[in-house]
Amino acid sequence: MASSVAEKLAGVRVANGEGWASVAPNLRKNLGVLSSEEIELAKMLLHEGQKHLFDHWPEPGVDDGRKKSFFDQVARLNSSYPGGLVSYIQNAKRLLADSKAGKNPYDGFTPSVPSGEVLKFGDDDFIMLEEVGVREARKAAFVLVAGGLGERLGYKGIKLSLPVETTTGKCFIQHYIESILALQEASSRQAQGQCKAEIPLVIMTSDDTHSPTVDLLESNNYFGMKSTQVTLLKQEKVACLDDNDARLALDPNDKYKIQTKPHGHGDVHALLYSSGILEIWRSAGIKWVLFFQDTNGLLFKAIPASLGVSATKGYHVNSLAVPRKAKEAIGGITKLTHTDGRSMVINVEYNQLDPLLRATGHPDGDVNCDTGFSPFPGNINQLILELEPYFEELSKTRGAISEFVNPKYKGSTKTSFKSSTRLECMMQDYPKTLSPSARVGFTVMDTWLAYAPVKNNPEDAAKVPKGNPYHSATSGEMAIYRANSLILKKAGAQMADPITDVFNGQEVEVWPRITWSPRWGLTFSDVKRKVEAECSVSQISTLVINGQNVFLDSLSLDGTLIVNAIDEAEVKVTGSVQNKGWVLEHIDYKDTSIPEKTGIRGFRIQKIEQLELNYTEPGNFCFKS
Ligand SMILES: O=c1ccn([C@@H]2O[C@H](COP(=O)(O)OP(=O)(O)O[C@H]3O[C@H](CO)[C@H](O)[C@H](O)[C@H]3O)[C@@H](O)[C@H]2O)c(=O)[nH]1
Repeated sequence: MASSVAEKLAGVRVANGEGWASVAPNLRKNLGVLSSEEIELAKMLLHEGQKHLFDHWPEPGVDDGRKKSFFDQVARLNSSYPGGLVSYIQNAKRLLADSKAGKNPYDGFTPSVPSGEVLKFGDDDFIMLEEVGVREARKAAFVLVAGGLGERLGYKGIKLSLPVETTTGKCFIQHYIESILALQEASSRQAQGQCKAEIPLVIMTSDDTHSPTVDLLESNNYFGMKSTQVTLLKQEKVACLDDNDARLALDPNDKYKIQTKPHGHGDVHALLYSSGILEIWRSAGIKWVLFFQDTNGLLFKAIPASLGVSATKGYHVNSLAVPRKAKEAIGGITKLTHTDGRSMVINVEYNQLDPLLRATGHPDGDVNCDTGFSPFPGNINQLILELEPYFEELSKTRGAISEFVNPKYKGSTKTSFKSSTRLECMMQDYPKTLSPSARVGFTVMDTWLAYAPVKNNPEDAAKVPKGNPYHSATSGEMAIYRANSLILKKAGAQMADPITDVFNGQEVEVWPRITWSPRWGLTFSDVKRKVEAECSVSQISTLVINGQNVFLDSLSLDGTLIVNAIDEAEVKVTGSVQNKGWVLEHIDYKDTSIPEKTGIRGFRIQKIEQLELNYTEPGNFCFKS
């Protein structure tokens, strides 16, 4: 009888050690198709309650190639998560059970205001810290997390390719690279006699962003950086989960594939660790690792002083922050002390901070103090970590970061999900595992100087309540002009007041369109040194300074002036420059004849008239109009 033959064969397989697969008969039939490595992975999956993954598997001989590629994916998922899929599934079970039980991750913790530094742009302390920061920069490495697609912005390309501002049209990655190179050069100048530093840059990409990032860099010669200075690390997505038992979800379009979704920017720590790059940096004498995000065109104005804070305060972790209005939708940096004595300084997301305060003896929750701001500064997710303690910590954790899960339940019984979920992690949660002796602090700077991300599409930005930041391409660009104008003003120039205008439904301040290359004005001292007596700039003006040794002396500008000079040319610009200049023309993002990069700003620049000065030979020059 056929069945008894099958039973006998099964008996032989059990005797040969295949009994482990008896719970998944369709897998068991296919064992002969699989390699020993694939069989080990299959055993692990069954052991972790994943037999459903094989329920639909047909007889051997059918779809064998796809069965193998299923295991290729399992192997990738297994190797890219600290502790492998076993840890992933077990962590998921635990976090899903906590979520179902409504457990508060901050149970037992009392919040208080941590200690940190509050800087005032341009004062003596700020200038001293910038100098220290520039000196330290030669021992720094930068890490840009750029694996996110930016769904909220809705832009189809990678965000790194967007212009920071459209006066020069330089994109974010170009601006970042030029800023790092300017720091590298300034730092090497300070350390005369020692060998010239090369500041490494790591960019974390994902499947969504990797190829366009490589293309952008390669087609622009890495924007002047040596290609060997740049390392791309691609984060993998993680498996989706179908239910509270952490059963892995199959891709609805391909039953031989596990559905995956992004794990979040917290992956950067595990990737840095597993790539071995931290060890290379240690032996190269690197001391600081600076993490930053894809679209903050102001960030590098805050870097020198914040690095100076890390160095002078000996911070192992320094989070950059801006003053935050109570209940504003950015996380607050908070000290949490547990009843068992543990304590940590950490970002608490805004939707959790208010209830946590209310539950711990602050009946009004998150409210402004007499400064007009919440006492808990707003996290802008720029971290400066000291490499040695960071490496020691990661040697223990392998870069695993405290995770969370956010399932959308179907009903109040919380037994099933509306769609599959996954574990997520955030880069700023790194300090959660540190011991209380770790020196964790923060540096607060004015928002106008340090923070202007581009995250929201025009439609959503226009709905932001008045007074709250738009975080759009429009506000991101206007913030650059505002910051540069305010810096020139502080350096002594007379800057015209801004006008207000509305672009794509957002009311913004329009300042003179001032831009400079990072080589010109890396620190406030640089700007002060290069802007001499009695300069003035009218509101309609545009100024582009592209060259290290350009000096403005009693310049009166009412129109557009562009100065391009090689480093060996020392150029003094003086007198009165007047022309029709460049004007902002209103456009609508809904107009499909306009490129998306431009449309999302709500304006484009009409170049009517300008004075352009080009210095391509070494020497001393004076331009007087
Ligand atoms: O899987 C991911 C997800 C995001 N990113 C990158 O991480 C950065 C931040 O992503 P978002 O802009 O989507 O970040 P959020 O607005 O969600 O929030 C983060 O940035 C805010 C400030 O900008 C707050 O500090 C907040 O606490 C922090 O989580 C971006 O450079 C993005 O490219 C990745 O590399 N991989």
